[in-house]
This record gives sequence, C-alpha cells and structure tokens, in this order.
Amino acid sequence: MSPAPTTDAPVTDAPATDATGRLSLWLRDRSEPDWSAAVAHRFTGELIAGTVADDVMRRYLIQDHRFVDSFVALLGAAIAAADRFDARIPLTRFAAMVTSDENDYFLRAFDALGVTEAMRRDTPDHSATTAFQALMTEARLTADYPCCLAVLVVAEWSYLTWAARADGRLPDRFEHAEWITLHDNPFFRDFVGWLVSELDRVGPTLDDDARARVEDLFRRAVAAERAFFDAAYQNGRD
Ligand SMILES: Cc1ncc(CO)c(N)n1
Repeated sequence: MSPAPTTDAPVTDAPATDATGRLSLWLRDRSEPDWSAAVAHRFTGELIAGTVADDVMRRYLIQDHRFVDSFVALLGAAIAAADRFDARIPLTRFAAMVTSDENDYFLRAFDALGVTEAMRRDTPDHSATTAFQALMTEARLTADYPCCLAVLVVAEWSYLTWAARADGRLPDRFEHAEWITLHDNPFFRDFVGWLVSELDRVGPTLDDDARARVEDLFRRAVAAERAFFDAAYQNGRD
C-alpha cells in the first residue's frame, strides 16, 4: 500500500478553489457547511467524552448496523469496478475488517447495551437510514469506480476526521471507546489515506459530466452523514 497522504488535515485548510488539483479537497470544501457539522457533531463530541446516553447509542448502533450492510455491498461494487488489481487489494482487506472486527464490535455492543434480536428486528428504519441506503444503492448501481469512491471516501474520511479528534483520550466504556479506535488506528488511517488518494488519482480522468456526478454523490453523502447523526437524537421514525 502506498504511504498515506495527509487525510486528517484540519477542516480549516485553505480552500481548494478548483477541481483540477486534489479532487478530494475540492469536494470537501464544496460540501460545507455539512462536512464541518458532521465531523463536529454533538454525537461525536459525546462519544469522545463518554457521555452518550444509552438510548442514543442504542438507536445509533441499530441503524448503523443496517448502514454497514449497504456499505459492504457498495465496497463490493467498488472492488468490481476498480480499474486495477492494486486497488482491489486494499478495498478487499477493508471489507474483511468491517465484516470481522467491526461486526464483532456491533454484536458485543448490542449485548452490553441490552439490545435484543427482537429490538433489532422490530425497530423501523429511520428515514435517515433509508435515505443513506438509497444513496449507497444508487452509487453501487452506477458500477462506476469514481462514483463508488465518492461515497466511500465521505463515509471513511469523515469518520477518521472526528475520531482523530479524540487525540488519544478514550472514554471508559468499550461501547464508546472502540467505536473511536475502530475509526482511528494505523490500519484505518492507512486505508483512508489510500482511499482519498484514489479519488485524487481518478479525478483528472473525469470529464465535466462525470465530475458533476461525483460531486453530486459526494455532497449528498456528506449531508446524509450529518442527518444520520441527527437521527440518533430523534426518538421516532423521523
Ligand atoms: C453512517 C456511517 N457513516 C460512516 C461510517 C463509517 O464506516 C459508519 N459506520 N456509519
């Protein structure tokens, strides 16, 4: 894997004013104010402080486990659509991590928080979950590598950004602490660095229409991240 470029640059970085340099930075700027609202969301602050209310954590994890299902399918589409084997390898390794370590975390956290199989089954999808899943399905069905990357980059880069803000301070309970370390550890950092560099690699190959499609998916994904965190504080369907 190539060395990770700077992926945890502060959100106050000088704005990228055009799409001809690093596409990732340009897209991130274009997704404001949602990007900053997502990575500095109340949920992430409470997670780092270890003060997330249990019912908020339960709601978030039940919905997020469903997010992960669609996310893995999107990863599969990216693996299939990638233009070279060198790209399929890190994507596949990442899919393996999500379906092993990360899935184990969910199951242990459900147990610790008293989330039963019945609760998981009977809790309806929040509209934020449905919307995010629809967006991931849309990206997956394009079977277009840059479009798949756009949504994957948002999901992983935004999570690394908020998790890095813990800066080594971890809350006591594993339900909180491990959700942070799953999104800020050397493997994850390396993967996100590579993923962002992939978007930057394919960026210059896009014509205006293709770049517009990537931008549209990226911006809607950032808005979906923000809405997903908001949903954890809403005690109802939407
Ligand atoms: C909603 C959401 N976005 C991103 C991630 C990181 O994979 C996640 N687990 N959930």
